[in-house]
Amino acid sequence: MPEREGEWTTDWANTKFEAYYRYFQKILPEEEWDTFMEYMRKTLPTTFRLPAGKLTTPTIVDIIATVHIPHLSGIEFEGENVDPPRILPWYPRGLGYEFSAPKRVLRKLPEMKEFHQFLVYQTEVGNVSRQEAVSMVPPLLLDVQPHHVVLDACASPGSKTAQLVEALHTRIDPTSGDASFVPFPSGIVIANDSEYTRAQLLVHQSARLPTPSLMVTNLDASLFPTLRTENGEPLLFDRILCDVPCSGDGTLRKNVGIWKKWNVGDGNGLHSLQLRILLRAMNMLRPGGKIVYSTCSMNPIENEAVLAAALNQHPGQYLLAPTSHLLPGLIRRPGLASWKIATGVPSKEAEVLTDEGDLNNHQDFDSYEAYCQATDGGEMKVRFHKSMWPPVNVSELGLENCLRIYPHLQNTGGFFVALMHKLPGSPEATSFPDPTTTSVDLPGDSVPERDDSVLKSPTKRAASPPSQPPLPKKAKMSKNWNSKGTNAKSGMVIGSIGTNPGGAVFKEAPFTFISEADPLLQESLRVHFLQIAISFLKRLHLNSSFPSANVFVRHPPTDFMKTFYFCNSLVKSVILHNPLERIRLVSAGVKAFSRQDMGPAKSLPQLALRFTNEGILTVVDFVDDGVKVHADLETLKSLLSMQFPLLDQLTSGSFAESTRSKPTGSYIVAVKPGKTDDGVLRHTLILPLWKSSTSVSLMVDKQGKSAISLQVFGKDVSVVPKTEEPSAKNQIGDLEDEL
Ligand SMILES: C[S@@+](CC[C@H](N)C(=O)[O-])C[C@H]1O[C@@H](n2cnc3c(N)ncnc32)[C@H](O)[C@@H]1O
Repeated sequence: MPEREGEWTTDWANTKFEAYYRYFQKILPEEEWDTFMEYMRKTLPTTFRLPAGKLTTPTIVDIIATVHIPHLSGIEFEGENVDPPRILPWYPRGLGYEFSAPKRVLRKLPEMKEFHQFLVYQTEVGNVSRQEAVSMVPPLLLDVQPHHVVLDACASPGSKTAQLVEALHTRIDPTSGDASFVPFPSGIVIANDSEYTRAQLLVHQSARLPTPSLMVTNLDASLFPTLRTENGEPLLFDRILCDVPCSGDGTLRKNVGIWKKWNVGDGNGLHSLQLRILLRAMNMLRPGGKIVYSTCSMNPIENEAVLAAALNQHPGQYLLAPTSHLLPGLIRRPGLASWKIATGVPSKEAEVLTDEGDLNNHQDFDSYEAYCQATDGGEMKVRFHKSMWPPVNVSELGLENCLRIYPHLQNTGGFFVALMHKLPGSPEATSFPDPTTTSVDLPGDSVPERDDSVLKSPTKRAASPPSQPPLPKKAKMSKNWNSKGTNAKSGMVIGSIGTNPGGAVFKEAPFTFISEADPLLQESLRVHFLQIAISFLKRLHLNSSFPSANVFVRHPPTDFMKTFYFCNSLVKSVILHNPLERIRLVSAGVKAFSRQDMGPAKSLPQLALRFTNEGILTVVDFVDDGVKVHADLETLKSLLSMQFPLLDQLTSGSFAESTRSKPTGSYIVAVKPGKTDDGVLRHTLILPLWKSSTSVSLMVDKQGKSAISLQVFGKDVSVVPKTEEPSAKNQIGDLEDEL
């Protein structure tokens, strides 16, 4: 693959691509084509965004505006001006940025290095998210609010999931428009991906967005089961994002390898799956709800054709919402009102086709019926769907409301986005079959082109039960559990090991709630360990409003319990009312508490729980005042720069005095905004602290400490344990690679 940076090479060309989009589909006015292609071959700027509701955001905005932008302004590299980061004009609240300094500048300019180090650490702790500009658009159009039930149907690697989760944690004041942080939203985001390893990636990413409202599932979105809650009620979604798998030619500026591989068949082959994912989403949406359908492809067969077919499946129930008033400043083009199908059938004049680039010699069938007639009995017939052709009512569907974003419009990647509203009064999801128990037919027609197990003919699917994706052999399971789902130590059978309808074994550790009301407490072993867990929780001094029944462990309670998770009530309800092997739940909630060993022996009385940095904002409002201590900026600096400072070393302010008399255990330290000679803190910091008899320690990892240091003191004052140093360096290397 050619280096992304530098002169364009002949590898960054594809005659089929140009012929298809320029002459066959005519996606752009002819006079724009050369500029479009010029941008397709340019290096993509780096873009990043900040979460609207997060407490750190005003601080980060301020530091970028007052430190980094002035620092990076007016500098030259090899005789050329280097542009400082600039605000994306269309991103709400000015929280999106782009900068386009090439890699070699980044490596050599010290000012750039500093800025990157700042970004790397803030990214690591979730204060900043690097994401392609156009990829930020779909979640913004969904307008997620804290009480919404949200499905991200094809979620991995999770950049849009992060936006959805952030929106769930953000309240916008309707009068002032101010954004504030919601620590414990009542809504949920279900992030789903059909590939097991990619679902695991979502779990990994979720550490950056700790939330009690997230569930990660590993399902084929086109067969997503109807989820149940209390009393067997189906869970209806308020918002669904279908960022479907696609041919990806909108990402050619980044994924230059696609130049060589691109061909017409890619988009045609994905159309059927894309349509089935969208249709399933439409059936799970609450009337009045919204779906965003998006792809990073410019191909109308993957975009307008999918939407047209889906809308015609539900006449009068959905509309493509006008979006021109949304995200002002974002330059976009309307959806296409017509498109053609490259069937690969040669015209009479051409007789044979030698190159897909020669699309003018394809016979142009203006309907599926005409195509079938001409190819009657031929092999080709099975490769295309009626749903690929523009329907007769194409002009009535509002396709002009779709957004087409092309690279040359504002120096981005290419993207397609459509916002669908389900009209109030439309039938509810309960009126539609659950695809995991009933076969669901596609509109029309015949067998799709790709040899893919999820793409089966309607008749075939009716005959065989729908299947979910297989798991890799090494699916995660606690080592105490054997393949029959029985705990080798306790002999208990757990519920979340099972076989899905397609035959793939789903092996995930179960979710066991630490609740005195749990009927499973009848089992004596559980009683013992659950009671220990409950007594651990009591020692944390959580007040009576804390929903302790929502704390769970990822295995039956034993003396090996290490991590305690916490979720909101809706997540809990979904976990309790759906067989886990059916919903293929990989992860849920936030790691709220961790075990802290207080003595050398593994004896239970020596164990305690501590607050985790990930979960602290979720639980802080439920904690008694006795567990909270206050520190000033000097003390914060000492806590960051020493690993286990003795209380006697922390002489600034009243921190040591107020902490000394407290028993050994887990505390929460609040650092109020303030200013010293070398630091300024613009917002209150809430951090977990462990206190032993004579010393204290911030329970924050190296990345977290570095991120706080750079925010408050402008430099990294944190201790660097030898083993961790390379990891921070590697991350800077990773960022350089991305640029
Ligand atoms: C375009 S990517 C999604 C990108 C993601 N939304 C983001 O912004 O980071 C499409 C994803 O869909 C997943 N996928 C493919 N087929 C699927 C299916 N039938 N059901 C659910 N996910 C699927 C792929 O594994 C891939 O991760």
